[in-house]
Amino acid sequence: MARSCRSRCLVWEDVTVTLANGKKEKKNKCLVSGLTGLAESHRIMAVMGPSGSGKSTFLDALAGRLSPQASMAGKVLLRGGSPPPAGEKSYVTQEDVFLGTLTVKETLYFGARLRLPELTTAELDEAIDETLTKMGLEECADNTIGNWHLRGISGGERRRLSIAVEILAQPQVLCLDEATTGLDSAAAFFVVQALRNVARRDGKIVVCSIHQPTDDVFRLFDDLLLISAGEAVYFGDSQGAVKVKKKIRVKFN
Ligand SMILES: Nc1ncnc2c1ncn2[C@@H]1O[C@H](COP(=O)(O)OP(=O)(O)OP(=O)(O)O)[C@@H](O)[C@H]1O
Repeated sequence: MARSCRSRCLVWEDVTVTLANGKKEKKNKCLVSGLTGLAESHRIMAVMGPSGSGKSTFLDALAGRLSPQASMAGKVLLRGGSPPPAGEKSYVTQEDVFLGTLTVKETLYFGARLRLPELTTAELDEAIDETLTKMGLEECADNTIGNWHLRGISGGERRRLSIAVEILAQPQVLCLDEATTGLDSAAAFFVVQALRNVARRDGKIVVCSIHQPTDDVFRLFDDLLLISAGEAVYFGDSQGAVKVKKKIRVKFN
């Protein structure tokens, strides 16, 4: 790998994740194998690959949230800059889990009260207003989130709220699994644009798995890690992947 770390970055070295064999199988199953790379602050990285290729497993390994059956070899390190604050890594899952009867602002308020108990009410209000603006949620701040029988905010707004809850705690690294799944192209663009702003303006490291991005959405990413059957088949500048002349062979599981 020819890249070096110019600013703070998240480095993964030879990361391999295996699943302990069940009673029927003889061998351990390898979910991702020998992944090495880095994600820099101020940049946003896309993790792409076919379904079952190991994207979620890789993000779980980065965020330190692998299931107990999985074991990891290799290292994940945060390098450069001053010592990171507590809770340096945050993870946004595929599913948005909210209390449907709360408003957007109330959700952020309760999240902040739990994660940032040291803040005064004035500081909390300021942090919440700032986060609402960053994620473009000001317009729906007082709207109810909604659930199966109560119409609420849109799918794109729900996704941005999931991200807002995480960035409130000011993590250095933000990992997102399928940040835009289920959204139309305009909503997906808005979500990734908001993430790119978080990376650019706040100097965060953003790593995000994504399925079938449109051209416009793909262009928002600085870097790309393409995984096939648990192995990296491309790692580098996202636009460099578009220029690769030689055909990249992707193995389907
Ligand atoms: N705890 C587990 N037990 C059994 N198999 C698992 C477990 N976790 C992951 N796998 C398997 O590992 C492989 C990679 O899964 P992973 O969820 O990382 O893929 P993915 O690329 O994120 O897929 P998708 O895009 O469909 O979400 C899959 O074959 C999956 O079934």
